[in-house]
Amino acid sequence: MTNHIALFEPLMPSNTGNIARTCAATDTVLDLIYPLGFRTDDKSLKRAGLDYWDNVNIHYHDDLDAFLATIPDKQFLYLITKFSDQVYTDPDYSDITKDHYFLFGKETTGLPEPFMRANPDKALRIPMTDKVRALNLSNSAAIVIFEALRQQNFAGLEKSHRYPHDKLK
Ligand SMILES: C[S@@+](CC[C@H](N)C(=O)[O-])C[C@H]1O[C@@H](n2cnc3c(N)ncnc32)[C@H](O)[C@@H]1O
Repeated sequence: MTNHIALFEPLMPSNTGNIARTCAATDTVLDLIYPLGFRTDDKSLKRAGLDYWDNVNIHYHDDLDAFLATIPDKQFLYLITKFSDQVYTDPDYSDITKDHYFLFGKETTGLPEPFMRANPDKALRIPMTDKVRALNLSNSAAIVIFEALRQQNFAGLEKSHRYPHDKLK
């Protein structure tokens, strides 16, 4: 089983760097769909991802169709968008024999409207008030991937760890 965070045409290096760090922490594959709004040697991207960029399994895709063609079973594709009436905690992500793909939109315009209209059943919203236009992209990715991981009983992750200078043990 692999979880994937897919970013459609991400613009801001700091968001992608933060998400890369989350991917490294959770053994999640990062799918980046071109065009990107930054170069992958961008300093702010590396800074946000700190030293973790090289520990992330990153797949690059020429466009949305090329990314979609890599998904073996579209049942496990989820479009993360505020426009849905379904909530991101509703689906069952617990089948750890399957790959789960969480697709996020670009910071300015989200996911392409025709693509969303063709796939309303796959769309999921993170509940929020109407005081903001949207959540930050990297926060959205962290919220959704940790719900999937929670349902998967954090498979493959350390629920505890011994540190040389432990502040609790
Ligand atoms: C800054 S938002 C883009 C907002 C954009 N105006 C739009 O039409 O979606 C970037 C991405 O974060 C995710 N996102 C932000 N807030 C969300 C929410 N409340 N529910 C689901 N996804 C959200 C979506 O994937 C979105 O495409």
